[in-house]
Amino acid sequence: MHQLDADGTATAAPGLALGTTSEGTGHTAPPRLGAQTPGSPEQPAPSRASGGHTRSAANPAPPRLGAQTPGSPGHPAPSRASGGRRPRLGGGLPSSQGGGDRAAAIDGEIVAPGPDERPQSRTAKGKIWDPASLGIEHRTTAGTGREHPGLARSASHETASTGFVAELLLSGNSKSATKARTVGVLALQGGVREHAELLFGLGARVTYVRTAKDLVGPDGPRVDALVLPGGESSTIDRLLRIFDLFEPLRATIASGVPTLGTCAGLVLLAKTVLDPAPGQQSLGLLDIDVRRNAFGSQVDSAEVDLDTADGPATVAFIRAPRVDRVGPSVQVIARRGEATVGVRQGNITGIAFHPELTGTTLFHRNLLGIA
Ligand SMILES: NC(=O)CC[C@H](N)C(=O)O
Repeated sequence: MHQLDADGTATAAPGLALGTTSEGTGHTAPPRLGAQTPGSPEQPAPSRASGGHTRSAANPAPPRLGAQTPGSPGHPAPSRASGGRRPRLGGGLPSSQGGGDRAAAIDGEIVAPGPDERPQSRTAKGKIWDPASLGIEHRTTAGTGREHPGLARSASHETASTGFVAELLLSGNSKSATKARTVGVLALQGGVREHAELLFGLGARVTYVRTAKDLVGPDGPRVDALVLPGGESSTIDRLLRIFDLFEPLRATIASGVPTLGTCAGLVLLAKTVLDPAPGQQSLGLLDIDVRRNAFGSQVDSAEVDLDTADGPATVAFIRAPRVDRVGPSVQVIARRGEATVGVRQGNITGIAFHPELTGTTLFHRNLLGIA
């Protein structure tokens, strides 16, 4: 079981995973906040980053690993939030990635999954994989008759975030890593849990970053790597400043801590946001200009196969940004059609899409140095 320290730190017993929803576990809710041509000539296009294939009726998707059957023994029925109509696809980790031999604690309850099961909660609130935290809606792709994998109806587009100081340590699968790396997942708003679970499956330790104290200790950074998740970049930006985390986060990434930003995380990392929300700031660490929501609104969400510089990847685009300018030291690692959707500059990788929602581990493995 897990223990709560005096300062509210929750520490998992070895081999056990502590899970929370992105909304936190009984903690005080935060204030609600209101919410060019890619590949310039001087930027060599990556040899393997090309195109992007969206699911269509003519090209139906193959069966996905990790697909779950709702209501089957050991698998939870879909939450009411997902409409209860379909298996949730794409969120699962193959058991070879470590999903099968761990236990999970949700809201203080430990549940030991079976060999091919993902950790899960007996509580409605505590399901681990919760796309609702991203404001992701459940829908059917127009014309294809195929529902978007991993997309679930959400009543709220702004869930998540807690104002409490806490550290959640997930002790990774020791089989899959010789020395567990500690990855800080920025946990102010958005799809936090999905990254945590993927990283856990890869053998990483995961710490949720909500304050500067979570990020930096007296001896420097407390994390070996960072993930800035998707969500709503303007909201995350405001929360970063409200919680005095903006500058510490910027300094930590600037110091060279390997960082992966997905979707809103990419927007946060950008030097310039071409269409910011009123007052929106960014960390300015990636020499790129981004345009938010460049692929349309929520209803235009799509699962796409990309051939990236890091390898083939099936990913989800959800209100995704596009990179409209890359600086001279920025490598393009992924394109969707003509649009630049993945970049790398030194230790910083920014991707416009969500690999964590489709169980694609490529970019997280790269972050951990095990790709
Ligand atoms: N899925 C996402 O992270 C969406 C990002 C959102 N469009 C933003 O500007 O932050």
